[in-house]
Amino acid sequence: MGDRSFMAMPTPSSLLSAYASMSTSIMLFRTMFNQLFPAHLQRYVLHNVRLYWKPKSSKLTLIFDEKDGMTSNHMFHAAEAFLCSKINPNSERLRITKSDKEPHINVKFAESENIIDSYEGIEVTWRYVRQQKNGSGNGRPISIEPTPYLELKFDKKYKQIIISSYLPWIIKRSQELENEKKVVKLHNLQSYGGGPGGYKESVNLDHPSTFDTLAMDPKMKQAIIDDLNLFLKRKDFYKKVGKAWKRGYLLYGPPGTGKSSLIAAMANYLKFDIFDLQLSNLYGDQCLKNLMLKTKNRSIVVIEDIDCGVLPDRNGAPPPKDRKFSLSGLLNFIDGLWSCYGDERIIIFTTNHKERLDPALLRPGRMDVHIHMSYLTVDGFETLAANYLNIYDHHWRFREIKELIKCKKVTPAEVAEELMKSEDVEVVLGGLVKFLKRKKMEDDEGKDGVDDEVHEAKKPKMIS
Ligand SMILES: Nc1ncnc2c1ncn2[C@@H]1O[C@H](COP(=O)(O)OP(=O)(O)OP(=O)(O)O)[C@@H](O)[C@H]1O
Ligand SMILES: [Mg+2]
Repeated sequence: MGDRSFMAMPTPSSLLSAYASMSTSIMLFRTMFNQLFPAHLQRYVLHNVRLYWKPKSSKLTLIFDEKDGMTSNHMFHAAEAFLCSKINPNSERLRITKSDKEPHINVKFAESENIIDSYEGIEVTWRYVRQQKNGSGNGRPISIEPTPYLELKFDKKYKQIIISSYLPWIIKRSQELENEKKVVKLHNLQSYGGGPGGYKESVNLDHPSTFDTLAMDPKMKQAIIDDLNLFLKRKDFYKKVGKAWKRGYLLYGPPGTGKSSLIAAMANYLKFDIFDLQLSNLYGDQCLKNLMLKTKNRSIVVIEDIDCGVLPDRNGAPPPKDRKFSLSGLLNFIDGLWSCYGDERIIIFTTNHKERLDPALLRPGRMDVHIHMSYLTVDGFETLAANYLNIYDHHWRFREIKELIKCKKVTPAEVAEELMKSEDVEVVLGGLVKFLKRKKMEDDEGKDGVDDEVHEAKKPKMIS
């Protein structure tokens, strides 16, 4: 029975007094809490309690800060470059940037715009954020430059695939996009007055030569392109076999067969800058090293006309002028210094006389590929006709021209010059036939047999 009194319903007055004592306790607790903890600590505790009690989201957000400490965050810039190609046509706000050195204007996406992308069927949302942060200096609040960052939001369950596959793919894509925009530069590497070496301002390489415009055997052309592609993708392979990631090409052949044009085509294809190394101005191996240290990764170092008296010849005869520059210095730079300095380098030597070069320079490992640039072929002529005359199929003169090309050695440069002599296709091709016949006659009969008309064709075009 005594238990019953324990179960009795509370009376209104007992409830009131219980409530009063509870509010007193809460007030007491608040006062103590306020006294014990400073305001910022209270905010911190409340913030974390709220975070903890927040309903769990199925989304994961990755943050890409513009800077990682003092250094710039490569992932931020790669993602930003990549997102430029994904800008929504209906965007209402865009950012515009351009640096002094860039010829183009960059259009980038701005705050409050979202970009939806899809990767292997996974939908992701990108957002560009500029957060105004406040700091304090000498006890006073100061406003700090807004720090931009990118946010990438997606379903949590795809975390692995996004981090290990989507992000590396973005880095690769951004490099490709940068490459498309890149302007290839030509740097002149030469020393002045025997000093330690310096190099002149670079210029944009405006050489229009590409693999499409090069007149050469199509199989040879494809072999060169394949070789370059293989070289580019073999970074890990080179590391594995312990070789520096570099490749040497020797281009040899008569003047006017396209050696320099091929170098320009390679640079335009790879989007690598060219460093033109002038051996004739070098005074000593140290000077060579100094110049080499000024070259960059992803570049082509070119040494033209390597046979032209700048190196001692194979019999040890010195070069014409007194230079302290030696073959071993050059070889060192290819094998020694060169191999441990820089990545993704191509070195190209050209010569009109391969037979004059020291065999040490030609052994495998130094010049990995030897390319013989030779006289014009029938296929090469078709390329020139398409480039210079816009003739892509057949012309009634072609049969005769091709026969003449087969039986007489002419360089692409000679034929290219003929093809530029008039805008009238008939006149040009007629002139080319005469030129080829004259060359053939010179061979068959010697110069005495050349008639007046041929002499006329031999003269350069005069404009007065
Ligand atoms: N294979 C080719 N395809 C297309 N054009 C060519 C080719 N070879 C030469 N030409 C034309 O002739 C010009 C001279 O050629 P290029 O300077 O490339 O020859 P080269 O082999 O480097 O000569 P050199 O040995 O004298 O340096 C080029 O600007 C180009 O117009
Ligand atoms: Mg040349």
